[in-house]
Amino acid sequence: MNRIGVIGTGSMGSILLEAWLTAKALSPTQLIVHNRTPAKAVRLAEKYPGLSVAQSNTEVAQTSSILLLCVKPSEYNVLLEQLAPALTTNHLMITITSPIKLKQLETQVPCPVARVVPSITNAAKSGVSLCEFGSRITQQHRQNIFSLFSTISQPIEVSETYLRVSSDITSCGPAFLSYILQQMIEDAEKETGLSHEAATYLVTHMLIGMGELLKQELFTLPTLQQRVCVPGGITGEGLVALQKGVPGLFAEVFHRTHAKFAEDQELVQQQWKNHVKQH
Ligand SMILES: NC(=O)C1=CN([C@@H]2O[C@H](COP(=O)(O)OP(=O)(O)OC[C@H]3O[C@@H](n4cnc5c(N)ncnc54)[C@H](O)[C@@H]3O)[C@@H](O)[C@H]2O)C=CC1
Ligand SMILES: O=C(O)[C@@H]1CCC=N1
Repeated sequence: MNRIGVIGTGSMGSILLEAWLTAKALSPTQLIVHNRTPAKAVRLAEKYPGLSVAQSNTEVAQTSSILLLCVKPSEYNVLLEQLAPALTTNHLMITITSPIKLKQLETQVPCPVARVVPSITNAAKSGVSLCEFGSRITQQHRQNIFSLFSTISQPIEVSETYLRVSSDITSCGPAFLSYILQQMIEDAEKETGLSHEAATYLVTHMLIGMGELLKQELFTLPTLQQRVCVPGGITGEGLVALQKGVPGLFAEVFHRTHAKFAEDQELVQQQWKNHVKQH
């Protein structure tokens, strides 16, 4: 019963699973998966011989001690019902989504629950994962979770209050920044005729180099700006344009993500209430 069961092998479930396998942190035989559309899980098993595909979520719960739930918030209702017959107090349940409150989850299941919000950067065994622990989590569970996620990320504990904004930065951030950089590429093309390929190549390597500077702690974000901005020089002129448009932009981004988060939480609450009424 030492296996890890990954439920939902969509985008994030498969990223996490493949990150552990390619890091050799886990062997395929330590994992069992189930996905609503079986073909996605079968494809993974074909790629990683030894990986088991369960016929149902009940089977996952019967054959693994850690359950990693990688489905969307609106899919929890059905999933928890499928898991119920096989759940025991000995399981450890980890949700990777932010809108499911741990307190709420604890009312639905007998086992300890935790949250680990991953990031697409974990595919490169990089970036952070955000951990939040429920009231039944012991020191041993914490250690197990940290040691599992530290093989593909830097796990950090975050309180419920700051989980959403932290996830906006670490999990949504790669999408936000790639959108901004794509605008840089498109405007370079439009304004100067530089080819899309050339602009993409330059932007990509600028970003990797910048990541290295930060990783090696040669610069911080503010000192990077200072050193690139030669007094009276060209970069400063470019920054003037950014200073007009960018301040406050992320405030709007965060307002929108927080509003959607509240909407998702409300939807889950309604679904769970209706579910109780029907039974
Ligand atoms: N994509 C990302 O970068 C990140 C996603 N997340 C969270 O991960 C969660 C999943 O996101 P994605 O993987 O992008 O979604 P997705 O839609 O690609 O994957 C969800 C998978 O769960 C399966 N599924 C649904 N109900 C099921 C059930 N009852 N039993 C078995 N499988 C079931 C679906 O068939 C699908 O393959 C979301 O809540 C999201 O907030 C968290 C951090 C980053
Ligand atoms: O877009 C989403 O809903 C999720 C949350 C964090 C990353 N992706």
